[in-house]
Amino acid sequence: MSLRISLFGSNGRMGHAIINAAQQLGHTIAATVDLGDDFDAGAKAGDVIIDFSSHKITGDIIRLAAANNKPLIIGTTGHTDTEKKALLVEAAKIPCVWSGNYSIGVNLLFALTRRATAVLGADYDTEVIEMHHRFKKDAPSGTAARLLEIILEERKLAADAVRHGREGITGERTQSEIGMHSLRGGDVIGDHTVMFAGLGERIELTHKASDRAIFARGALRAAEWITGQPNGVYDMQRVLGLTA
Ligand SMILES: NC(=O)C1=CN([C@@H]2O[C@H](COP(=O)(O)OP(=O)(O)OC[C@H]3O[C@@H](n4cnc5c(N)ncnc54)[C@H](OP(=O)(O)O)[C@@H]3O)[C@@H](O)[C@H]2O)C=CC1
Ligand SMILES: O=C(O)C1=N[C@H](C(=O)O)C[C@H](O)C1
Repeated sequence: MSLRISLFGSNGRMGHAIINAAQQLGHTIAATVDLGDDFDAGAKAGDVIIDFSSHKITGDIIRLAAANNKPLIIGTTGHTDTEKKALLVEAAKIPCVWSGNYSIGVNLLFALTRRATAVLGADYDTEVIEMHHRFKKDAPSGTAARLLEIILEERKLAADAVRHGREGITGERTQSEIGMHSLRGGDVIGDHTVMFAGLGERIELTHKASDRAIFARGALRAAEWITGQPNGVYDMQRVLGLTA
């Protein structure tokens, strides 16, 4: 299948990766849209919209996709929980794939994290650690945010169980907290670890990205998959057939 793509965020690191991957896979970039460009004309140009730009314009892009009857692939991260909740309501009115990470490896990590959390439970202290390049604007990463959601769901904990870093006289660790640690530096493309520390053993699930092409190829696979799907917001695990 050959797609005509409207690409929001084309000048960025991911924008370049999508342009390269699209060329290799025989897709066409019908429009590139960045700061100062005509969003409406850009959204109209392609069969599908792919967004790797800024959390500030996700709402505008969803509205344009709806107005122009285009399916939408959202890769942008950095929304607050409240923002995302409202955006999901709007995105559900069109065919949309939304994932904080389009790599196959990380989507397997999501599944493994769910299983490990269910098996190990509260006896294993669970901490999420991520590292990204110095240019990344949001923390924790969208991938880490999804890992936390999965852990909270499995452990039946509320969002306030997440403990972002530690400092001072923190007291002993409680069983009901989930640690979250974001490292930034250099050109690291994206590392994520979920650590389960018990008494006498420790299990670490780690994914390390070494090429942004993994995200780009995944987003293009999602763009091929979404064509013809009913309205609704789907995740990458659904695209990959890991969930029904
Ligand atoms: N889901 C996934 O698998 C992945 C998600 N990401 C996410 O994708 C997003 C982009 O990452 P990355 O490419 O590294 O970022 P960059 O900063 O390199 O690129 C951002 C792009 O978005 C454009 N942009 C920024 N603000 C606006 C705006 N207000 N209106 C229009 N265009 C805008 C920039 O245009 P200009 O150059 O003109 O400023 C630039 O082209 C981030 O949220 C990141 O977390 C990244 C990797 C994988
Ligand atoms: O900004 C990035 O670079 C990345 N962002 C995504 C995230 O926030 O999880 C995915 C990937 O880790 C790279």
